[in-house]
Amino acid sequence: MSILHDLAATIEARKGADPETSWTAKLLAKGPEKCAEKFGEEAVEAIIEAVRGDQAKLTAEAADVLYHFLVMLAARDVPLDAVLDELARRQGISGVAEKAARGRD
Ligand SMILES: N=c1c2ncn([C@@H]3O[C@H](COP(=O)(O)OP(=O)(O)OP(=O)(O)O)[C@@H](O)[C@H]3O)c2ncn1[C@@H]1O[C@H](COP(=O)(O)O)[C@@H](O)[C@H]1O
Repeated sequence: MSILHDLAATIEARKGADPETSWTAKLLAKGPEKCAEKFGEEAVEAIIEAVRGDQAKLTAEAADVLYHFLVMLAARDVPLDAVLDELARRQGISGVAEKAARGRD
């Protein structure tokens, strides 16, 4: 299992855990909208570091993004493997060709 799978399993196990002792449980207890909002905040923080060009800070923010991404998925019961399957389905399909097939520029 990858670290992402391990983390997704930990997050899943936190559903119903004590919000006093688990940040994940605390976040999940606030509902999927809050989880999505938190993901957005972390994404913006990563964007800021990407624009600044600080690699160490971008690395840390990217880890926050991935964690909060997995929490957001868990809050809506979307398995990580469903996302990975979608990526696998797209493998070998050029993004340029895919966009052209949708008729957009
Ligand atoms: N990867 C993470 C992880 N990344 C970030 N965070 C937490 O996410 C929180 C959000 O960061 P912020 O800077 O926004 O924190 P904040 O300023 O206190 O948040 P606000 O209340 O101000 O919105 C922090 O409290 C971080 O500790 C994480 N919390 C947990 N994990 C993983 O999840 C596992 C389970 O954690 P618990 O659910 O806490 O047991 C851990 O073992 C880790 O592997």
